Amino acid sequence: MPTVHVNLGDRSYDVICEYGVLNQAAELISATGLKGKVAVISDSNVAPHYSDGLLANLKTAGFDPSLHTVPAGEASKSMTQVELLCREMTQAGHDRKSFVIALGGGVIGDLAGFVASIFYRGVPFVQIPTTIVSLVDSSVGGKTGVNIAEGKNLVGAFHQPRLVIADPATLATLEDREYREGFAEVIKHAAIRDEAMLAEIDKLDPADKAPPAELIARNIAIKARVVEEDEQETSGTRALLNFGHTIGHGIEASVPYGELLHGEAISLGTRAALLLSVKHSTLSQEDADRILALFEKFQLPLVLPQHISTETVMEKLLRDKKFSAGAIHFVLLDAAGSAFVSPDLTLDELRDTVELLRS
Ligand SMILES: NC(=O)c1ccc[n+]([C@@H]2O[C@H](COP(=O)([O-])OP(=O)(O)OC[C@H]3O[C@@H](n4cnc5c(N)ncnc54)[C@H](O)[C@@H]3O)[C@@H](O)[C@H]2O)c1
Ligand SMILES: O=C(O)C(=O)C[C@@H](O)[C@H](O)[C@H](O)COP(=O)(O)O
Ligand SMILES: [Zn+2]
Repeated sequence: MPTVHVNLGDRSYDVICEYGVLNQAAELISATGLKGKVAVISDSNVAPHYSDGLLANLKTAGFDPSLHTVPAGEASKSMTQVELLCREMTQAGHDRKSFVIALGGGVIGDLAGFVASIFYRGVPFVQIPTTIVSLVDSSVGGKTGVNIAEGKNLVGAFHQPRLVIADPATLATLEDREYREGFAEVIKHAAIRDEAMLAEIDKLDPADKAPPAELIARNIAIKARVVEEDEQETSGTRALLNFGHTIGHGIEASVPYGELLHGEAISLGTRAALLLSVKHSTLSQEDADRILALFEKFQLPLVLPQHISTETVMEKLLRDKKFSAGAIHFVLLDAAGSAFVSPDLTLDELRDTVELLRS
């Protein structure tokens, strides 16, 4: 089966990426050694499509599953939902021998992964991603967590999944906007590590929700290799996956969670990072334009909505985890396919760049 292996010593796991693989979920999970009681965490959009089939499959294979559904959307990535889920799971009889399955997009993966990291001081979990963002990005790498009013992902834990079952067939039921937003992360991976992949992304049809599994798997592998180099973002390599995210997260947290989808905010943040890369590094205007054209192809926003104030974005982005001891670490491109962390930008330069996003 087409597999991306994530090599992290005793926390290693496989990402199995193939059309239809969801139907073999129970068999694949059994093969990891997981058994018994399992809490399947999903959301109100995803569960109606996929939970019946998954639960039946799990029961047939001898698992004892319970389903826990939260309202769809970014607002559910909250401490309130963490507590509600932990209470529901306890009431359903789960304990430290249980495990968790995250069935959904990045919101569910981050939320359920965080619940798994703390429930009974930590239980294993399996990711079953159902959006582009979660297939290529959030299901891999073990960053789990929730948002608080002060900023994105500010409460969380590193907790690697035991297995990722990545079935691109699930994309068929996504709404158009939710399908397209995910390409912000697909483009990001190519922009930081694989220049040649930009041309392949350009060949995709944004209206056809059946991208080649092989391209998805190669995009996943970009993330896997970065995570292998720097699992907990300590050496700086993993920070490269944050390309477009410093200003992007600032923008996402400046409006009620969910008003802008993650990929939409990252599209705006990437335009800012490209402007800064041309000005402060060696990225050519031609390459910046080539990357921006991909965001346009997927109809992702590149102009900051007027009701979002620059000062609010600045206030939120100051909470970015890449800022330490007052120093700004900002991811730039020096060429298409090559990123680095710059320690040289000032807050005024970031503020001016947010302003440039207004037209
Ligand atoms: N942990 C990480 O490394 C990482 C990486 C990237 C993004 N993220 C996080 O992921 C989140 C965004 O994830 P997302 O873009 O997948 O959003 P999401 O999980 O909210 O999904 C988007 C929408 O699509 C619906 N949906 C999901 N799958 C569906 C399907 N197959 N059919 C029909 N509807 C479906 C959801 O209910 C939701 O309404 C953000 O919170 C972001 O911070 C985390
Ligand atoms: O996995 C990573 O590392 C990333 O940076 C991937 C990002 O796409 C993702 O949005 C992540 O959640 C951001 O992490 P954060 O630590 O900046 O909150
Ligand atoms: Zn992201």
